[in-house]
Amino acid sequence: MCIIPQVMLKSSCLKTCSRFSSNRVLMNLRRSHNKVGVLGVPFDKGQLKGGVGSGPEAFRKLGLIEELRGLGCDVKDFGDVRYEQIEGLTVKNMTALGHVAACQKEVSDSVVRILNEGRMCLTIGGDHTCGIGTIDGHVKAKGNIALLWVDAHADLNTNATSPTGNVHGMPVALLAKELSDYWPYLPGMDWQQPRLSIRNIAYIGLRDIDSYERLVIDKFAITAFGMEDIERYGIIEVTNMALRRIDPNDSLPLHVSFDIDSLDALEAPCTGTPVRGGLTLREGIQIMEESYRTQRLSAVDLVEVNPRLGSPADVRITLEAAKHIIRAAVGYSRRGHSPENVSDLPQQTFHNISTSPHNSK
Ligand SMILES: NC(=[NH2+])NCCC[C@H](N)C(=O)O
Ligand SMILES: [Mn+2]
Ligand SMILES: [Mn+2]
Repeated sequence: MCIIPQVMLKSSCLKTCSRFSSNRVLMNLRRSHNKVGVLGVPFDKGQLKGGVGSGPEAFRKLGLIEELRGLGCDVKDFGDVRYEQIEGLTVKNMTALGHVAACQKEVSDSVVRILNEGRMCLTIGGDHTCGIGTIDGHVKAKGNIALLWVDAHADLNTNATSPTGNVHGMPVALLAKELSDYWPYLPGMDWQQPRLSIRNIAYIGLRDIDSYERLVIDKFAITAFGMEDIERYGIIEVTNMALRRIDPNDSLPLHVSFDIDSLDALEAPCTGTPVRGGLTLREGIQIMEESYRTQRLSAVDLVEVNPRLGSPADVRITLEAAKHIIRAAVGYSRRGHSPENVSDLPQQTFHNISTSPHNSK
């Protein structure tokens, strides 16, 4: 983004007080008026470490909802998903299927409800198993969608290829149409049909991929940008290449499923499967800013924050990092935003500052 031409353009349209130098510029972007529905998914059964289920609570305590309102969003809090485990569901090398099936069905139904109210759906995890429900709901509500999966991991295992049996490493394989033949019958999961085509899915941030996941990425030519691609092209170019690949006509609702472990473990230490050498917070924010810029960002997941891992300082760093990502997802600009209504400003101080129509969005 080049700032200079805008500054020049704006300075000529602003009337300034005498103290202000002639090129003093007030940022003039309008605050976002996004309608957002927030859904908590305190789900931790997709992996083995306790604590990731208290993610939603930690974000609420941090004041996330108030923060989003403060940014000008019309926020409706849909609370945390509840479910009752289905007893007796077992599939080989797939942990806690009775929890996954019951919870993700509720997640999917809630996402449909939120999107049908005309709100962007912000889902706070929970582990990345949540992506099964959020993306299923998104497709059910909107038809075909484009999916950016921002993650250190591909989460593309089936129960046959998974080295762990943990379902948080499987959601993309459950969602992709082309991979449906690689699954056995999954009891309790009849509500979930693989509806997403691989050509509408792209990864950003990969750096810890299991061997069978690599095989599938290559075999199906899945759009996958690893850290080396970000080093080579830069994050803005990578994000836009990904968006062009998954939605060449700029027409599909966009879903960004953001695993906090996509960020470097120094930027977001409190997560169950941290991997060094990852995205900076700035790069994470840029992915969201580019996604928001499409004007089609319709659902965002923020998952895998585990507030019970690490020191209190680590927890704070991780939650704050996630909060910056979320702010970008609802349209917060690091350039700042001018006040809602200039006529409400103290008259003597600001009486002759007018907003310019050139930079409102
Ligand atoms: N959402 C995550 N953090 N996934 C990590 C997955 C790790 C590993 N690939 C597995 O399948 O178990
Ligand atoms: Mn993940
Ligand atoms: Mn991950």
